[in-house]
Amino acid sequence: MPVKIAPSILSADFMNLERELARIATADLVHVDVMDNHFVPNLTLGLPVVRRIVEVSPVPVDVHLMIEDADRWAPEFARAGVASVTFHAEATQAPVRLARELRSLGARAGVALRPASPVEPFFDLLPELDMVLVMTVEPGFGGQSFIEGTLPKVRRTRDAITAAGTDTWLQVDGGVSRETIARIAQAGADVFVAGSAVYGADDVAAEIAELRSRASTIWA
Ligand SMILES: O=C(CO)[C@H](O)[C@H](O)COP(=O)(O)O
Ligand SMILES: [Fe+2]
Repeated sequence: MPVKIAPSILSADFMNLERELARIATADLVHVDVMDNHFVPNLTLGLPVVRRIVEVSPVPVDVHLMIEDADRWAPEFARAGVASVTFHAEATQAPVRLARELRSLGARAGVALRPASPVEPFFDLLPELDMVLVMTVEPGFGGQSFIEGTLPKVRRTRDAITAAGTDTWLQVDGGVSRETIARIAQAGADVFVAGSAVYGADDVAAEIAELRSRASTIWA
């Protein structure tokens, strides 16, 4: 089954991260948003915290870098032992060189695109990528509403992955909820980041199961 649910700890209680990670043990990945207050107008956490998250997380760690100079910093996150490192296309000079470096360090390599950034330049490069992240809100904050106009880009990306025949995951991030997830799965996404929907729920495990079920119905 291709569907993966990746709760974002951006909406977790940062004072109790170990407990918050334990609450999402039934998820497929934990999504960690790294922001530098330059690439986006928000500041979250960095390498020392990510290293500890890798040590205590019950599920593989999926890092989403919203930082400038990804070429300098992304490999450090791979060295920290995360499962995947996703850098923004807008923040790298050399996406293929960076993706190859991340893979050589044992991480999956992902490229992320702001809502207004075109995905087409990456279609011929899919064999170099383990994941494409189509942002469905402007990066920087959790709890924003889903941008419907990003769905055609998700569909075009799925079609390109199918045509290329690669095992590239297609992640969406921003405004994923019970209300939106089926439409997003219909457009071809297979990895779903959800921050406020998961951590804002009374029963976190039930919410993860519900999101997975709604997306899986489409993929079945
Ligand atoms: O990268 C992000 C914001 O830039 C977060 O991963 C994303 O916003 C998750 O939050 P929510 O599910 O509440 O929209
Ligand atoms: Fe994210």
